Amino acid sequence: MKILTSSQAKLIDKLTIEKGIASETLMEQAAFSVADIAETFEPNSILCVVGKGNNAGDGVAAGRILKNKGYNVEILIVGDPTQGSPDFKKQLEIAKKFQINIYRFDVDEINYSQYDLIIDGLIGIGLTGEVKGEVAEAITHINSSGSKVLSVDVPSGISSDTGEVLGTAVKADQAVTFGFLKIGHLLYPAREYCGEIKVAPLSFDNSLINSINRELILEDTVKNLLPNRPEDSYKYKFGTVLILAGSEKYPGAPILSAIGAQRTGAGMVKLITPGDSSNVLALEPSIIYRSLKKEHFEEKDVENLKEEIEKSNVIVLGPGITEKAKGFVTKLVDTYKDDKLFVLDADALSILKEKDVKLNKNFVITPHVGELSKVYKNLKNDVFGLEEYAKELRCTIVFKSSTTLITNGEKTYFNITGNSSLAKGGSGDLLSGVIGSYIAQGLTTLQACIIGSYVIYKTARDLSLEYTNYSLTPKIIADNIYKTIQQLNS
Ligand SMILES: NC(=O)C1=CN([C@@H]2O[C@H](COP(=O)(O)OP(=O)(O)OC[C@H]3O[C@@H](n4cnc5c(N)ncnc54)[C@H](OP(=O)(O)O)[C@@H]3O)[C@@H](O)[C@H]2O)[C@@H](O)CC1
Ligand SMILES: Nc1ncnc2c1ncn2[C@@H]1O[C@H](COP(=O)(O)OP(=O)(O)O)[C@@H](O)[C@H]1O
Ligand SMILES: [K+]
Repeated sequence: MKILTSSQAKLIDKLTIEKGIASETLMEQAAFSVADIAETFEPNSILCVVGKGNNAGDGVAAGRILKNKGYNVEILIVGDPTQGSPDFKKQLEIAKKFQINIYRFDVDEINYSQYDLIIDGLIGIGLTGEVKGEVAEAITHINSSGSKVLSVDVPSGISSDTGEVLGTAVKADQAVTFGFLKIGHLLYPAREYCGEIKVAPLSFDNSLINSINRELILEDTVKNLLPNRPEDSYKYKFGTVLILAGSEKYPGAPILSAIGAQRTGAGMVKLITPGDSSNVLALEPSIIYRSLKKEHFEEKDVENLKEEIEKSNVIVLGPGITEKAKGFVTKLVDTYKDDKLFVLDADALSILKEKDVKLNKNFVITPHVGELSKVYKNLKNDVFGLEEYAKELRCTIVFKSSTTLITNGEKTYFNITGNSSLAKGGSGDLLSGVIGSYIAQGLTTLQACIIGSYVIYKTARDLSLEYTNYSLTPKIIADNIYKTIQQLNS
């Protein structure tokens, strides 16, 4: 499922209209979908609260369709309708002929609570700047009405490019958007304001769609990424993952990375750690384990580990290493950056602060929001900034959050499969091992991040039905990864 910016959505609108599909036709289609979904609320009375742009045009047209079907519908206009868009004004003239009561926010007193359903057609993708004045007041009334709310396109007040609330925003039970998702539907806080999101088809011109470089990860995106596993094969065909992780302080993190790599198909998983993570062998004896028996990795260990490093295909570096391993990370990356594939997580990300070290396409970095803020800046709602950063680093970034963004600067994937069961220490450690495993099995770094994140998040989502988001742990997720792989393999 492709994801658009507001300007891409407007361009697709424009191209469609230029090819001869009238804007009225598109608006009628949009309104029909809004009306269809409105009916699922089984309302007796409906209030369409509209502004004066085309989002309002959709809202008025949907109101008229519902009125014509026999529902009790009224319209409230916020703003001066004489200043409205041509399509909105046209819809208003039509609505009048269907004997709908039309109120004005600045003139009429409205009891918002008397309606079962409010259709929010105040502002859609045309939002510019913070919502203030009458529109802000109307939003407050909608939110305190206690009525069900269906937003047209995006909840009014939500930026469709960043998912931020600009001033104030409508809290919807459902949002119906047209043709494609917008970035704003998929990021927090907007995800909480949208409620359930429906995508209704419109007769859009699809000729641009292949050039749209943002996409939502769904099962279909991932299914054909499962690496081939020919019967006539042997372990080295599926790659060697070397996990350089842990410290005396954090012996658990490397265990989760190693198990993640082992349970997703890597041919060989080697874990080398400074501390004592020997419990890994009780959990999974097939992992090759060695302890350096010290507090943390040191720069000289790069030389000591030469043989293991050179025999590996991909190195997962960082989980639990602590900041004290900085010299080791810098030396390792500097020495092998052109010859080995890397997944850099946790404290290995401190490398990003080093001006002299340049990453390249061999690298995946997996920062969470806090880690990226520490080494670069806060990009939580800035997809464009993240894409620029990936281009600058020339690597693939897995930006871990409640919505995880994966980008190499050219293509960006949104992962909304996870849930708050993952908001626990160790989930990221597990993920880094899984990504390493898929790289070892021959996927591109971008592909490995897409399937790796999906496999962990989907397993977590499914399991949390039984375990709850409170009690599910990364280890239980690791033990059940096979269930998601089974689904992908069927
Ligand atoms: N072809 C079609 O007809 C199709 C149309 N579609 C629909 O059109 C929608 C886009 O319509 P659009 O471009 O007219 O913009 P829209 O979202 O109505 O916003 C503009 C209005 O908002 C106002 N406004 C803006 N910022 C504000 C603020 N901060 N605070 C207060 N007010 C603010 C702005 O006021 P102004 O700044 O002009 O005074 C203006 O009145 C799209 O979301 C979808 O629903 C689709 O169904 C596809 C087919
Ligand atoms: N509320 C949430 N919804 C969905 N996914 C989440 C949520 N909170 C955390 N996650 C995911 O869980 C993982 C946590 O990673 P991280 O914080 O690095 O853990 P750790 O370093 O302790 O192993 C990330 O992949 C993140 O995207
Ligand atoms: K809206």
